[in-house]
Amino acid sequence: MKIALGQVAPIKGEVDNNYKLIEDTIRKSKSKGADVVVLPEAWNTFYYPKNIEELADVDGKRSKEFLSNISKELDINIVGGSVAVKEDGKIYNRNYNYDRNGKLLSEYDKIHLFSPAGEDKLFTSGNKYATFEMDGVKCAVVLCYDVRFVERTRKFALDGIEILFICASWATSRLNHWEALNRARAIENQIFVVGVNSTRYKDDSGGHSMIVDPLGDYIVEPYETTGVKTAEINMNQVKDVRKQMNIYNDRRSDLY
Ligand SMILES: NC(=O)CCC(=O)C(=O)O
Repeated sequence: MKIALGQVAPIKGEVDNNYKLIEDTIRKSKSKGADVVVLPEAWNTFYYPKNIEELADVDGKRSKEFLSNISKELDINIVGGSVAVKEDGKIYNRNYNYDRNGKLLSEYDKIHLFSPAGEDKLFTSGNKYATFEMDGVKCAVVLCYDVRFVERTRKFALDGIEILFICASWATSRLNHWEALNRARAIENQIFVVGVNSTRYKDDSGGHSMIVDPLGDYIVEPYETTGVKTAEINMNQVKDVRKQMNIYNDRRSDLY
C-alpha cells in the first residue's frame, strides 16, 4: 500500500482556498502513485477562526460531496483528516473516510476535545468510533488529542486494526509528545501508525508527519517542510513482527 502524507498548511478561516489546497494535495498524491492520501485535522476552517459557526460545513454536505467525487475521479482512498461540521445547531470536529470508488467508509466526531485551546467550548464531542476496511486492510482514525487516550487505540488493536491514522493540528511546542505517541502506539500495538500534522508557521502547527512500522521504526521520518511525501508499507510486516514476539498472546487480560 502506497501512502501519501498530506502535510499542508490550511489558512485560518479561508474555506474556499483550503478546499483548493486539499484538492491540489489529493491530485499531487495521485500523481505520485498513492493508494491512499491522509489529510490533517480541521482543514476546512483551520484551528479555529472566531466565526467558526458561520464557516462550519452544514451537515458536512460540501466536504462529503467533494471527498466522494474526487476519490472516485482519481481512484484513490482518502483518510479525510477532519472538517468543522455544523449539525442541528452544534459544531463537530468530524472525520470522513472514502474508498477509491467514492464510497463513505466511516465517519467519527472527535471524542476528546482539546480543552487547553478551548475546543470544548466551541465543539460538541462525539460518542462513537468506527473501524473500516480499506483495500482489504482494517484501519482506524484518531483525531489529534484523541491519541493521548491510550485505551481507545488498544481497543482498536484488539479489534484487529493493522493501521492507525492520526490526523492532527498539533503544536510545535509539543512535538516531542507527538513523536513519542506516534511511535508508542505503533510499538505497543504492533501496528503501522501514519501521523499527519498540518504546518502553519503563524498558528504554530508543527508538521513532523511520519509513518512508523510495527517495530516503532520510521518508514518516513518526521519532516518539517510543507508538502506531500509518499512511501510504501508492506502489510506482511504486521504478521512478521508478531511471529517474533506476540504481545496479544502474552497479555494478562484477567488482570486488566
Ligand atoms: N488539535 C488538538 O487536539 C491538539 C492536541 C495537542 O496539541 C496535544 O498536545 O495533545
